[in-house]
Amino acid sequence: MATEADILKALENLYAPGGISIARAVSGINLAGAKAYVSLAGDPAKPDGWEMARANAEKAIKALPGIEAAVVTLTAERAPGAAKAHDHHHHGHSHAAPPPPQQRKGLAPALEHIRYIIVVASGKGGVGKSTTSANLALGLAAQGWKVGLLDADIYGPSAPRLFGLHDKPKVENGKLTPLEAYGVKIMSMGFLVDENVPMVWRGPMVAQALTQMLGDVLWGDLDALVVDMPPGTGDVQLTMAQQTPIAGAVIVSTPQDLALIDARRAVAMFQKVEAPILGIIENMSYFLCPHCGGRSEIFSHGGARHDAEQMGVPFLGEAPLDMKIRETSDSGKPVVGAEPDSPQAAVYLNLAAKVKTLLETTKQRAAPTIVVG
Ligand SMILES: Nc1ncnc2c1ncn2[C@@H]1O[C@H](COP(=O)(O)OP(=O)(O)OP(=O)(O)O)[C@@H](O)[C@H]1O
Repeated sequence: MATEADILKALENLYAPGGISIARAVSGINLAGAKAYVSLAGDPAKPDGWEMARANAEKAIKALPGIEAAVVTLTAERAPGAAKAHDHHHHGHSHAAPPPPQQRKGLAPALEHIRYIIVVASGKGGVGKSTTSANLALGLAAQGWKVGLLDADIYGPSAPRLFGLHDKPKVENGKLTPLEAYGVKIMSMGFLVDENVPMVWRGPMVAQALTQMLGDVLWGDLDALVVDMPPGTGDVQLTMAQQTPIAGAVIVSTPQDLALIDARRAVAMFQKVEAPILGIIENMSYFLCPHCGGRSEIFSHGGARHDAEQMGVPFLGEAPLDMKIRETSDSGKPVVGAEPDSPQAAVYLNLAAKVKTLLETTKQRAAPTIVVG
């Protein structure tokens, strides 16, 4: 069985742009039985050369005894020594063909025992999508559901921060065992790659890595898997939306106009892949004063509700801009888990109850591609 050292050795005599050994550019290795997940710190200014290095590394790792599959991804950090050495002028093709439309059947085994896959998306970053996903997952668990949370936000995985989890997932029969917090099973790209390396992965690779994440994780029986999607509505998100048998999508938006325009794009994206949209949550909707408990409408309030109505999408509710929500999220103890009796937790518990009811009452939507005769 190949070890981390074997992988490094296999990469030693392969060269990346700048003439450095690919082994020196490795920023993370995770061996899951016969599967190897390796990240390389590449120079984003030389995408073609690094794509070639990535593909070569993948081939070399796959050839190792005991390795059945290798996923090598690029992160955007400049590799050590890359600036000094001269370029080898590789002419690689970075235009990898888009991943084939994934058949649900192909993906199903790991996902078969999951009743509902809920994706949480936003049109842009920083709107509180991860905080909402985490508290929604905890809220569903609080109602007796078995819940998993997949942090697919590869650009900035937040599950390690949100749940204070920094262990590497264990491997069982070549599959990754999710970590756990407050009874929720959690898997994150952040558990597999070094947290300090910025992860600007390129489209096709991200899609591939996500497919593996969905397929190679031992979720077990779940009532719901909450997928914290990467922010935005580009190709990666579209691929993800296409590849995941979505029972329902939740769109998170802030009240500002700009975010709402982005939210429209997110709605349009799910409509394009015919995934049912459960509704929009307006985050940081109003300010809850930590001193007096008073409520202030900072932004013109109600934008998301109005826009949701216009788009013909349900409005699920709103969460306040609140100190406790931020502090608990940023200290690894999301409010629904840490302070389930607080009014802040109640907000998410209500949202989760709504999501649960919507899923249960729209059962036929759970498998949107299956045509019922
Ligand atoms: N309702 C809220 N009240 C106060 N702070 C919040 C709220 N929601 C999120 N935050 C804070 O805002 C920041 C961004 O939130 P979060 O990471 O959940 O957003 P995101 O949309 O997932 O961001 P990114 O796209 O960058 O991953 C965090 O510091 C979080 O604690």
